Amino acid sequence: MEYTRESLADLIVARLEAEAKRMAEQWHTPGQIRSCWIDNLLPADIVHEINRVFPVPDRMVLKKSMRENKHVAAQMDQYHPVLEEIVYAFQDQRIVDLVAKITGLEAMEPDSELYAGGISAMRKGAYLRPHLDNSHDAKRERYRVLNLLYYVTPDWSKADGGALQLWDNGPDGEPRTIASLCNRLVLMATDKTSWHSVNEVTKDGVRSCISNYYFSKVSPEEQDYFHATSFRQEHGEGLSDLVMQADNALRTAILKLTGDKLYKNPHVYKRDGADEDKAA
Ligand SMILES: O=C(O)CCC(=O)C(=O)O
Ligand SMILES: [Fe+2]
Repeated sequence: MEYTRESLADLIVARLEAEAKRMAEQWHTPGQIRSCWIDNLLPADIVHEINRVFPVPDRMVLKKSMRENKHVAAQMDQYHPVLEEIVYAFQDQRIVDLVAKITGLEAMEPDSELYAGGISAMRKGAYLRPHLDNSHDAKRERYRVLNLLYYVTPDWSKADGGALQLWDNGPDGEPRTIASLCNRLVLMATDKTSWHSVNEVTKDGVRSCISNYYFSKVSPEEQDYFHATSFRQEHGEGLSDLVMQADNALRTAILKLTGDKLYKNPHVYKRDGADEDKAA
């Protein structure tokens, strides 16, 4: 059976419509990083097919430092077509509209160039330290306001690690843990206080995720702001936390001064024959 982005979006729309009210309530829970999730997003046979064709991590790009250890890919024409279809299904205008209704976020636009989205794989030992996502798109015209994270590894449980952690009281506080259960879609706000991480994968398996990001010209906060992706150590522990804070400040300062002239994010979907500068 061939799945297209439209047919996948049809199914997702139906599920979101059925749970929109509950999700909106969950999203607006006071005192928390705004977030909500929905389980059993797609029929089981489809999510299993997505998992079956998911590339092994070695066919993806390894990002490894004290900040993170994970494999990512945005060049979606390198992989099984259903993966490109599911990534772009989440960019269907009907889904953007439903997500806007659930979250109240205004003027959202999906990230068709996959500036930061695509697919990710985390195997045993992989992690993502607490961070704030980069505040803007490459041209610094729009805020990054929302992450849509869809997990597709069967039989994954909280005990396997690789859970999304939301640090409602900042990286010095205690995190709220959302297990990356198979067929779960998490929506989370990205703004200047939405610290999040992925705890270490402890299972001998691969935690696979389909990621999308929405941008908006409208600031999700009262004021305007700008920051590069900023990392911290859990609970602000150790020398590495100080190193990360200095590194965050430096990268934010450089980005503010130079925009994307000095450093261009290589993690984008490059189209055939596209002029990279124009596409960026
Ligand atoms: O994989 C996840 O659950 C979170 C990924 C993340 O933080 C991000 O892509 O910004
Ligand atoms: Fe993130």
